[in-house]
Amino acid sequence: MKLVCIECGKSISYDNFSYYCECGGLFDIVQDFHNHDAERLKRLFNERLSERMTPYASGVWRYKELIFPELPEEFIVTKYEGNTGLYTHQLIQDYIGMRKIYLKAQSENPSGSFKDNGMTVAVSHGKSLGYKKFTCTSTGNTSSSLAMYASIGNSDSYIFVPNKDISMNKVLQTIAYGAHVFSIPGTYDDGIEFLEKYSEDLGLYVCNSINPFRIGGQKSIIYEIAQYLNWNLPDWIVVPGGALSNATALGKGLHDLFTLGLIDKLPRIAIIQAEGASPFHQMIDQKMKELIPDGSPYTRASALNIGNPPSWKKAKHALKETNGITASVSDTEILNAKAIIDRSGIGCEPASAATVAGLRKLVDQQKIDKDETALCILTGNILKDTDALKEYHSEDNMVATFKNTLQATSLDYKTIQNYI
Ligand SMILES: Cc1ncc(COP(=O)(O)O)c(C=O)c1O
Ligand SMILES: N[C@@H](CCOP(=O)(O)O)C(=O)O
Repeated sequence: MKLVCIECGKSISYDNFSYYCECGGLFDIVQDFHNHDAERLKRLFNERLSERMTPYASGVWRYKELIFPELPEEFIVTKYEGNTGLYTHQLIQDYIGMRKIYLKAQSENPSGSFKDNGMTVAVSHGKSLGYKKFTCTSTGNTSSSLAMYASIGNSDSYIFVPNKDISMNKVLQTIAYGAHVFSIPGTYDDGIEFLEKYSEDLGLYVCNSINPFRIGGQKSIIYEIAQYLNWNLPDWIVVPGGALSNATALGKGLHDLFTLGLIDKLPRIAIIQAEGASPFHQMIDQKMKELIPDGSPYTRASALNIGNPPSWKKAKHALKETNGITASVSDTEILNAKAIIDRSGIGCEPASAATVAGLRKLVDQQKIDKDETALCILTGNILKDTDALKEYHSEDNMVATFKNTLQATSLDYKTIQNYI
């Protein structure tokens, strides 16, 4: 395994760690898989499904050979992340207008979001380098995840969160896990800029998506989906786009699976952004060469409130390699899709619902055929933003069919029977 700059191609060793090359390009992990045999890997990954209380019980470390083979086991900080549910639901299929849709509930991860798949690897790598202080800037999920792993690994976390437009549930979760939290006047983008400048001098190991080990861990999401589906992936993988770590990771994971012969066809990736924070979609849609950062992003799906996604070049590469597409959706479309996902019993936070909203739009626009198959990555848990639930389910907003909060005037058999 080595780190290679995506701009100038310079390579460095993974233990001589850096996020950016001197030329300003981000580093990417490059691995040599030529000694692997697909059938042997499948057997190994299947055997590990019965592991309990070893690192290989984790839905990330099950694939250690493809993620971080060099890491000595003693450094692994895990909470048996991954192993999340894969669902289908008629309500969602009808809403989108496709016959077969899968939902991968990364919301079931230990800290409630997909970040855990990447964070276990980043924190383990940091520990192997001797770091005891970890940091990130965050709209709340990266921070909850980092705070949890730092505490499990007996380390400290220092976290920078915007002082507005984020979910208090996530900040409280971060604080409760024991992080040192700085509430900052600015957005995620300002926080990243600060950490790019000062983290090294402050002796902090950065766990945001500029860290290629975070991305490396998130590749496991697509490995796990492929394994659960017996190495036959759907036609489309649909993912919400903010900082673009997940789109990048899924693209890399798909590349690995295809190169290794574990799958014989590459699915296409669809990246869905919220209209109010969609610089990547705008770049692709308007066929621009470079991304133009949005200085004041805003969407109610606060996890997507990112105007200058650090990984946009990596995500562009993933999109090209998978012949992918992008779309943007309004907050109303996101919240209505979320209501359907919640009603199906699966549930998610607003950002995740951009996938279902976007897929519906792409099917309406006939950019995706209704007879194709698709999988939406549900990135965060329904309880991550309880204000969003309160706002949506207030009397005025309630979708008629969901009026299920009944005001029983009296608690007796006859009154209740009337409702049932
Ligand atoms: C719940 C949730 N969904 C989606 C995203 C966007 O993912 P990415 O930043 O990898 O594009 C985030 C934050 O990044 C998130 O917290
Ligand atoms: N929504 C994210 C934004 C941070 O992105 P990252 O991938 O750079 O950590 C969050 O949860 O903070």
